[in-house]
Amino acid sequence: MTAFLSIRDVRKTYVGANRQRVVALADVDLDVAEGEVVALIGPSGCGKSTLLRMIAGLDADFEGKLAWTRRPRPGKDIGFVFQEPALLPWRSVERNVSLGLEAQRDRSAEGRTRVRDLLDLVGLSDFAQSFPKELSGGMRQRTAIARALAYDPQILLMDEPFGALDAITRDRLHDDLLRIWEATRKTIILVTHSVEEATYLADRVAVMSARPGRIKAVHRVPLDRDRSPATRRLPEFAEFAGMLRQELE
Ligand SMILES: Nc1ncnc2c1ncn2[C@@H]1O[C@H](COP(=O)(O)OP(=O)(O)OP(=O)(O)O)[C@@H](O)[C@H]1O
Repeated sequence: MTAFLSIRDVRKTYVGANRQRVVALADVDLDVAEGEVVALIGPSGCGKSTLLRMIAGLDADFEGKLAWTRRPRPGKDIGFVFQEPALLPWRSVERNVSLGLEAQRDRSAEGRTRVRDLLDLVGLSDFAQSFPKELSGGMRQRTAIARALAYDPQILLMDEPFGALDAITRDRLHDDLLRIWEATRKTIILVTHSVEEATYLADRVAVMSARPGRIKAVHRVPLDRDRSPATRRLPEFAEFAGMLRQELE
């Protein structure tokens, strides 16, 4: 496996307002291959979001090393999707999606075509002119995913992107994400609390230990890459998700 991103001996210490030191991450090692979907799971507070922010280049204050085959340009080559879609309420869906392009002063015809293709990909073509308040939670999150993909990032970082959605919408968005991955083959790092979500979406699952967060184990998901709702009913699915759950106990 050629590592697209190698995380080596990463350690992060926060110093709180009262000068109390919190070691959030210790000796984190992880390799991510190009085009791979890696899920990060672990108990609350184990440093998953911290690690994602470092990879995104939003936090450079840490020890250790992040090595890329092609170093992403901050704010340009990394797409970030958060739990809350954080759309601009006064902009239409289309203009929320094109936000990243505008920030890069990309007003090209290709840019505009890409926005339209992305709206199509996430099933929102008919809602391009709608405003966020007119959308369901799932549609808002689809808009956020399209926005993160608009400037064609090298990697998509997702921090509990489906955590605030109801179970049925979440399952639907899982299938949307699989379709998006099929179409774009983006490298994706996904933080989740759900062992089922990790099993359904990922090629590999990195399990983190409680604070200070370490990578306790990395498991390859023993399922075909082609996933569909029927995958969830396979005995291997339940077995793998059960094993992850046990590892988190
Ligand atoms: N800005 C900060 N200042 C001080 N401590 C922080 C800061 N951000 C995070 N921490 C601490 O670092 C640890 C890791 O936090 P982080 O949010 O990365 O965990 P997480 O695994 O994403 O948690 P959750 O699953 O609950 O979202 C926690 O103990 C948290 O209190």
